[in-house]
Amino acid sequence: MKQPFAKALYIIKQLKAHGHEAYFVGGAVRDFLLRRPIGDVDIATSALPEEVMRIFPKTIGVGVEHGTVMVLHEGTPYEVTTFRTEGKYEDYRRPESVTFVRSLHEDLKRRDFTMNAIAMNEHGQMIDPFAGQEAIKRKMIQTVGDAKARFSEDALRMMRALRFVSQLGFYLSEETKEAIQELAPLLSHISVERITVEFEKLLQGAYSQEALALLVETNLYKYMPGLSEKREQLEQLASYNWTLLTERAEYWGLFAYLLDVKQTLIPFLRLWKLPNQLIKDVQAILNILAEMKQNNDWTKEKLYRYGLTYALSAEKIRSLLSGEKADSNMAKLRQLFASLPIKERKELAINGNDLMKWFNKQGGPWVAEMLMFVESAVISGEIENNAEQIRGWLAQCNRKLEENY
Ligand SMILES: Nc1ccn([C@@H]2O[C@H](COP(=O)(O)OP(=O)(O)OP(=O)(O)O)[C@@H](O)[C@H]2O)c(=O)n1
Ligand SMILES: [Mg+2]
Repeated sequence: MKQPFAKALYIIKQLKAHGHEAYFVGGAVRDFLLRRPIGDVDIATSALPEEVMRIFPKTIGVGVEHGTVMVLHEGTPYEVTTFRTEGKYEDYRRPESVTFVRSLHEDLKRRDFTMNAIAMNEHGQMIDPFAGQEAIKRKMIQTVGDAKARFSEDALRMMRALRFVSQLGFYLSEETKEAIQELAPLLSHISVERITVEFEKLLQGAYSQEALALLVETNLYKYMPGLSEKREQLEQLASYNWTLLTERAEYWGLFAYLLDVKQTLIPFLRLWKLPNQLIKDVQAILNILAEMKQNNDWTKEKLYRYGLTYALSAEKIRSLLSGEKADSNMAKLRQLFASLPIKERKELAINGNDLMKWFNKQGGPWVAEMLMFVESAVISGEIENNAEQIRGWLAQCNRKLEENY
């Protein structure tokens, strides 16, 4: 058996040795069948959480109420979850309590999509009662059983469906799509945090253009943070090649830019409960984009002030918006940055203390102003980054100033 399953096989074998059933399940089996990189390996078992905790020496009861125990094996954590049905659903969210069941089939039946309801045993054989492998071959996202029932159980599954479209390049089955169109309003019962996680994965997928179009077509957008009035802008999103982007701040930057939320950028990003640092990064990138609308020539001074990281992100987005080649524009920017005599303030040969000493004056706003002045001269190449030369140059500037008075 291939990695990462080979390593996790020990857990299945231990559970079986103790008389329980155990299988690989979920996204790892799906991605294995798709020959995609495999993420976390999850295991489903007939053993109850207490039983799992008794068998393995290193466990954490992360979600015992939901039947999940984290088992640590050779440094890797595995989620081992007892076969369950999700019991009663309230509020269209995942349930507070679950009911444990003794059969794998019952467990697979409560899962969201047929491609996610395949189990693999310790010999690599597939247990696939809902024809998930066939769905994978046909690139179809199809709920297990009644679509409306699955989405009513957990409305986030509608976002997951579109996220899988984006990641896998699959299609929604007719029934699945119609159920989303009908039940989209249920998404308002789901916490923003969970929506944001799925939406970020959607933006980052290789087929995000298709998924973004579906967001509008299914009406899901109406129940997502700050989007209900943005239909027209959202329709534009699908026409850009998002796959050029790599950083979170770039995805959110392009998203906010195209949605035209400049005036209310911070409240908009806060609606999605994004971390403060990310919000700052997006703001910095959008400020550069706004400035480049007036003047899109890069100067050494501008590049130094913005910093290479933000400048590259903004340039990438600008190129993508204007249909220019991002790679060559970014390479030019990197070259320009390499030619800067100093890359940041701390590389300047002098600091505020030097200025106070030389001019025999106490600190104040003048220090920061003069440092900026010196920095600009160093960056433009007017003077060398050398303390004595800077001192001489400043004295000369001072004399000129005095002569002019
Ligand atoms: N709302 C949900 C979330 C998960 N699942 C089931 O739990 C499995 C594991 O969930 P999760 O790790 O969240 O998703 P994956 O499908 O594994 O996707 P990823 O590769 O992104 O982890 C899924 O495959 C699916 O069988 C579900 O039925 N309904
Ligand atoms: Mg997973």
